[in-house]
This record gives sequence, C-alpha cells and structure tokens, in this order.
Amino acid sequence: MSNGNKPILLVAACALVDADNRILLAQRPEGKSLAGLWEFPGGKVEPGETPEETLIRELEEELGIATKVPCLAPLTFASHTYETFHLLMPLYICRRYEGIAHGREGQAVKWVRANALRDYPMPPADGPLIPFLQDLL
Ligand SMILES: Nc1nc2c([nH]c(=O)n2[C@H]2C[C@H](O)[C@@H](COP(=O)(O)OP(=O)(O)OP(=O)(O)O)O2)c(=O)[nH]1
Repeated sequence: MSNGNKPILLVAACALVDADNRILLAQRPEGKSLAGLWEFPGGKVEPGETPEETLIRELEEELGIATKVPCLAPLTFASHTYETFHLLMPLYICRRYEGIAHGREGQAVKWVRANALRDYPMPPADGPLIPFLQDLL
C-alpha cells in the first residue's frame, strides 16, 4: 500500500503515569490542527534531537516537569496517514519525573484512568495505542 508520497513526520509522545496509574492527557488548543482533541504530551522531533531529547524538552515546555532518558521506556508506536504526512509516533511511558504537571501553554490537562481513555476524543492516530496502555496499567 502506498502512502501517496507523503513525507514521514516523526513525533515523540509520552504516557506520563502517576502513582495512581492514571495517564496524563493534554487538550490541543484552538487554532492548532486537531484542536480540542486529547493527546499524549510530546511533539515533533527536531533536527539534531533524539526522540528522548524531544520528550524531555517538550515535557518541560508544555507541562513544567523534568525527567531523564533512563526514565523513558518505549511502549509502542503509532503509524497513521494524515492528509499531508504520514505520522510515525513512538509512545514512551514515564513514571519517574519531578514537578507537578500543569498546562504551561494554556492547554487543559487531565489525569485519566486507562479504562476511561475512550471517553476522551483523541487524534485518529492514537486509537490503536489505547489497548497497550489498558493492558499495562
Ligand atoms: N503530541 C502528540 N501529537 C500527536 C498525537 N497524536 C497525533 O496524531 N499527533 C500529531 C498532531 C500533530 O500533527 C503532530 C504533533 O505535532 P506538534 O504538536 O508538535 O505540532 P503542532 O501542533 O505545533 O503543529 P501542527 O500540528 O499545528 O502543525 O502529531 C499525540 O498523542 N500527541
């Protein structure tokens, strides 16, 4: 199957898990693509970055929390064709971090139980990730 020559976009995402086994979702702000949908924190891997470095940067920028490479464990990935690109998105899990997560860019954030993830509309790429989290948590 061809993807219609769309470029691959590499985005690193993280399931941040608290002591109660809840997962943090952040709401995409108005004005962005997929606005209003709930997503895992993360973002595009910039040139010169590893996906882990991207996540450490994004978790700090978006949520004000600090973590380290050994605290990021690979869980699974999403591979999904959008209209103008094909998204390849490794999903990491992180249970060890410092700070209290809050939406530093004005976005709503919510701690959600694995069995309630389906109650939050997510980008189309994210649906297949949910069973992995439900099995794990
Ligand atoms: N962080 C994150 N991005 C996701 C998820 N699911 C999903 O399809 N994406 C997509 C949305 C965006 O196209 C891309 C992440 O880009 P980004 O968040 O760094 O970029 P952005 O919104 O500032 O830019 P844009 O999409 O408005 O161009 O990955 C997810 O769970 N978490």
